[in-house]
Amino acid sequence: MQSLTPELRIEQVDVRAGDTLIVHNACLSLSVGQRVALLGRSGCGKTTLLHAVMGLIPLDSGEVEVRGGASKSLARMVQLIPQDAAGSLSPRLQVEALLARPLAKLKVPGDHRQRILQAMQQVDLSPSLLNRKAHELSGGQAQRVAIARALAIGAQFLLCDEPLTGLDPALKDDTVQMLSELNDIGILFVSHDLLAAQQLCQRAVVMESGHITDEGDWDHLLGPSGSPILEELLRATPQLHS
Ligand SMILES: Nc1ncnc2c1ncn2[C@@H]1O[C@H](COP(=O)(O)OP(=O)(O)OP(=O)(O)O)[C@@H](O)[C@H]1O
Repeated sequence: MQSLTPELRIEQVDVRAGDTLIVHNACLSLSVGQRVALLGRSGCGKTTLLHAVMGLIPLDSGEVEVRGGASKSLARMVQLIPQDAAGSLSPRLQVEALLARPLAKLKVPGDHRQRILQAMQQVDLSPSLLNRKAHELSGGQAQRVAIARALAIGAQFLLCDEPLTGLDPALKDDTVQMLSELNDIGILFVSHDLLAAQQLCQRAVVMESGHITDEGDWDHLLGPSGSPILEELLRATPQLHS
């Protein structure tokens, strides 16, 4: 039997806030092993789309599905790394409890301790941090714990919402490197940092006022027929990270 590469499919998605259409007819697909940047000006609807994919906001129309995934549960297969990753961790809980609780809640099979240790290794965090409380972590460490939590659950797709915000140039590079080493994961990477997006992602999708207006590889997007929005982002991106 032919094995399918798992694919996250966002099909003709509309999202409303009250009477306002925030995202209109968004179509996007992401396979395990692919890394795709979602780019656009502030307020164009990137976070809203991610939240809708996660089911945090209802879809007005359209569909989100994973085809060929290891689990039937979208909640396990697709995980959001929010803009404020540190704020998403209960400050008084130890890292081990933060990672263990969702495994129990979602009834993830297998040895949970083993899953947690493996996830910590994948994000380059020492197991000694497992005894640390969340409020005792640096911003960069907290973000890696949030990613480790998603990996321990068995996520096959990570929706990373501006994961480089607030990191110094060296940590930005480390984070891009760490994300690029996560094999067998599909990453949708929202960032205003075009250089990091180019380093990490094979292709990008451009959003404008709630619409996806362009997509393709970097040669296309930064070429003469590419989106002018990328030129703006390029001008705003520091040329050197370190
Ligand atoms: N619950 C809501 N009610 C009304 N308007 C909303 C709501 N949520 C988001 N919006 C509006 O929808 C638009 C898209 O917001 P969103 O946060 O998705 O943009 P973004 O592209 O992620 O921006 P940024 O890059 O600054 O994070 C904005 O104009 C925002 O004010």
